Amino acid sequence: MSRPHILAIPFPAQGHVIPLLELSQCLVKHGFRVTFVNTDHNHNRLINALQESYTGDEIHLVSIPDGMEPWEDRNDMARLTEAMPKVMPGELEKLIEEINRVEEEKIVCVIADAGTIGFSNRVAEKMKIKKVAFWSLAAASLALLYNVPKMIDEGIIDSDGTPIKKQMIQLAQNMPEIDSTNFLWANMGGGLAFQKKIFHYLENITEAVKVADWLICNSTSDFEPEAFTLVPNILSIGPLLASNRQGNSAGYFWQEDSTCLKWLDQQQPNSVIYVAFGSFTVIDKIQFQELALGLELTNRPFLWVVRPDITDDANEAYPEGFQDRVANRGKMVGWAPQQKVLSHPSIAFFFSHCGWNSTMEGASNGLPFLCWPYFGDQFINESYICDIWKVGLKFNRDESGIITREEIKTKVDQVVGDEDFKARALELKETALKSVKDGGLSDKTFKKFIEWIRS
Ligand SMILES: O=c1ccn([C@@H]2O[C@H](COP(=O)(O)OP(=O)(O)O[C@H]3O[C@H](CO)[C@@H](O)[C@H](O)[C@H]3O)[C@@H](O)[C@H]2O)c(=O)[nH]1
Repeated sequence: MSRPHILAIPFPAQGHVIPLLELSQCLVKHGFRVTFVNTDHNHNRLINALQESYTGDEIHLVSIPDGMEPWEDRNDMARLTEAMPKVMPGELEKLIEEINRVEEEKIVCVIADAGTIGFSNRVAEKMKIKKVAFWSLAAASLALLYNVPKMIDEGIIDSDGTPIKKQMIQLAQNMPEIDSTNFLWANMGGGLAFQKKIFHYLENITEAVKVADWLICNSTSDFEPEAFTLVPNILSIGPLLASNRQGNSAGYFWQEDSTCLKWLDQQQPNSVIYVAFGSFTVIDKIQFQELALGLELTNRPFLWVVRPDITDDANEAYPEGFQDRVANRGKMVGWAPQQKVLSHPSIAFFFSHCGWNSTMEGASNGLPFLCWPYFGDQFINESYICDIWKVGLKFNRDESGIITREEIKTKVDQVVGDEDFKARALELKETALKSVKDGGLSDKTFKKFIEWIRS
């Protein structure tokens, strides 16, 4: 029998590829066919890192160019977001035409991450197929973007998104209070010109998600109900986790080191600090060393993801003798199977940068947090964790902007020593499970969504 064929196109970054691939796996499980379009650069990384455990072979992984030269830095968001719309729409159109020419199962719908929705919408409209926007951050982040025109009117930001002054903004009661200098486009570093580019890119995204046929969000309104009321037509579909379909998470750019799972098996229940800062965070050498010494000072077991690019020359950056001193209770890996790690009984809490995927993964596993946000939406997510859900703690920085080893030890002891964090985290886990189980909010949306694609 012919299956409805969907084309899924993520924004080319790790934290966007993983959840959209997860959604794709769910669609395949429900009888759809999915062609998943990475950029050439990410496609190669993903294929190189693929493990035998990958169960998503039903998904056809293909790739198109991103418009950048091979040697250019894909972490340069301003450059990437400038290059993509020049080349990717034409390539996408060609790809769909080619699939429709040779395949019996024609493309009926494009699901595009919000970061690619602008040009994906145009291609889908031209080809008269359904168009869906996939929002991979908290709904609150989109609510903030919807509020931009009002903030310009009220003189909170100028028309390039630059905050006029530092002030706290709260969009609704029970939502995070956000420091204007931490708006998602305003805290990325890179200078004013960079910030303006990102701001206008985000403005375009906000307009584009409004014209998609559906706007689905990898969150649940059970987590952030007020935010969902501020964004018209947005629907919960998350948390999209591999455990919901008893599968493995896929789409990694780095090869996972699964030896950490065996190592976790040897640790006491509820004892290990899991330290991971997602795919993008970069830490300077001084802060990296302070973090290492902080973990040492806690005297507790820890599993720390030290991505090869987290700091300049990560292997050389450890404080002298550190690796020997912590060898009996600390494990460092380049990339962990995070979703499996977080569900392991020996994990006590999650020391996280608060990327939205990590936030939902920790919350869905009933874990308290220590929050070390780096940029973008991570400050909003930190505020959900610490101020709204009250399942974690923030760090204070010293006068030079460093989080000291003593501060790390103090906060680790606090989060472990206060059972209320764990109790509230377990409630949050129930909330997450309620959303995705049969008849829950996100489950219902998903079922309606697949009916609509089939219609
Ligand atoms: O060792 C690791 C580290 C991470 N992960 C996975 O990688 C993803 C990381 O995503 P996220 O926690 O959201 O962090 P980033 O990679 O930083 O994600 C980017 O994309 C997110 C979603 O749009 C944003 O919320 C973040 O701010 C942005 O930096 C998660 O699924 C993790 O499970 C692993 O599997 N192993």
